[in-house]
Amino acid sequence: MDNLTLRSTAPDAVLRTEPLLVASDLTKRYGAVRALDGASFSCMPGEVLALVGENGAGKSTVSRILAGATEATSGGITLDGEPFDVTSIAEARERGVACAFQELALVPDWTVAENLMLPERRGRGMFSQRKAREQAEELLARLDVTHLDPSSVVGDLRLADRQVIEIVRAIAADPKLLILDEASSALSPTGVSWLFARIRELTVQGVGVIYVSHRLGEISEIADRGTVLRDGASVGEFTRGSWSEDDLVSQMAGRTARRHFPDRPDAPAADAPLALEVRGLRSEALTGVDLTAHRGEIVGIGGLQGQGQTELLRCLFGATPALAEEWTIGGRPARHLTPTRAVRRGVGFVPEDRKTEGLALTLSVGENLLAPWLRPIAPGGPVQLRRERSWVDRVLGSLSVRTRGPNEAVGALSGGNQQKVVFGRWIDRNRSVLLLHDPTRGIDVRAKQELYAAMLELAKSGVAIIWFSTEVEELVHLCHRVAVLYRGRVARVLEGDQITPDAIVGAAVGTA
Ligand SMILES: Nc1ncnc2c1ncn2[C@@H]1O[C@H](COP(=O)(O)OP(=O)(O)OP(=O)(O)O)[C@@H](O)[C@H]1O
Repeated sequence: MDNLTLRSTAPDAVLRTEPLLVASDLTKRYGAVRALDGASFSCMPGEVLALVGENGAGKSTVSRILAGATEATSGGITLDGEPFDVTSIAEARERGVACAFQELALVPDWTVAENLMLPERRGRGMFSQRKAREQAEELLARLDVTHLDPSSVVGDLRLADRQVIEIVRAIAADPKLLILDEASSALSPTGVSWLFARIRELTVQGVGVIYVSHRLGEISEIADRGTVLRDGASVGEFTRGSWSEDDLVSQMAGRTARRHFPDRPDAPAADAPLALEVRGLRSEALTGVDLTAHRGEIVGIGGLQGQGQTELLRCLFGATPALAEEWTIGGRPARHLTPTRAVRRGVGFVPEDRKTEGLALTLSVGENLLAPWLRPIAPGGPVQLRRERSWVDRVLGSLSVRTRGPNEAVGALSGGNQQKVVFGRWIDRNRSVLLLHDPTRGIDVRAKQELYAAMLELAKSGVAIIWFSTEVEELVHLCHRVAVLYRGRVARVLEGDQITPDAIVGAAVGTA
């Protein structure tokens, strides 16, 4: 790479002469796909190096190579000056590299303790549940995770908590180099503060951190330096305080591009009919939610983590059982709601976790887009896919999904592009209500704007959008109303100019 620079820009306190990691001209091919095409970067001990780039730029491929999950096709890596060409995750850990993966590598049926002790378990004789529990308890306390029980089954945890476990597991390996691949994508601001405190503890001990994220605010706060990847190649570098968001976004896109929120959409007509109304909605986590959404209205769900946001969206889609005093969709009672019935009644849903709930990873992009619309029996996927080809192409185009085409397995797409597929299935599908759980999770800065535009377009066409975002700014800029949840009920409803970050946070902690 002509723009490879190995200058050290780490803070003085941790400045050493020798880089911890040097990656030179890495390439990775998957058949005809060039996932990496000349990626070069270095990381000093005690340094936080950000890797940024658009969806599909190659960031996760870099992470997977360094973590030993896959091998580079060509190129060189050294760790502490020694060649680093590991062939397994276990070997990478032995050499001092651990990764919290974007697509979590936890076993859902196992407890927190079992998952945390999993890497220790291999080839080391009998496994003691009691010991694992004790060790997990100790580890969680040491890393200041006070809200998780080691005996909880991981599959029952919220995505944010599963991400915390994935991070804890990587830190527990005591690495020299820690890779955090979109590890914060489901974390709330409190979760991110927790993560940054852990990163700072590690870097003062000389641990190098590679931080992959689309949240540029986080990068500005935590990264000492960064490398920009575009189409698998490193195309630029930046150092703390020396970059602007617009420059970075342009570098990632390879052309002038800006990050900005659209203007808040005009409020729907005063006589717009109710798309959804619920009174006294109760479930395990909800203690009596009242909520309405009119056709064309964008209603945000605010609140701190764990106040019932996830469950509310799931209940409204019939994915989690709930009871209500009154519940209508399009003015008609919503009885015995199941996801299939909800789809039939004009409701669409983007769930929290695309990997476990949203996608069939071995099926094609086209089949995944058409999943809610495929009939269980004949005519079958391929036939319908041919018939719906123009809709599929339109959706892929409007969201700029980076794919080789509708027949590619969705599992071969980068994380952000998979997320776009989950969203895309509801475009132009005659929905009356769309329920979106953090729809921009893992989506790059430019693609977020395409998604915002798609949401506004849907609202303009009369769809009521009810959604939750871990990024408060998104709710501030894109909602007509925000219902802030606190302890399983709506604590406050903010409208129009009342919707500010302070008002949302104030209501979220129960003070406003
Ligand atoms: N197993 C695979 N088979 C085929 N292509 C793949 C595979 N894994 C990744 N790719 C391709 O490699 C490219 C880089 O993907 P990668 O996941 O590294 O991107 P990324 O920068 O992490 O994106 P995101 O921000 O969306 O997570 C993409 O075009 C992707 O489709």
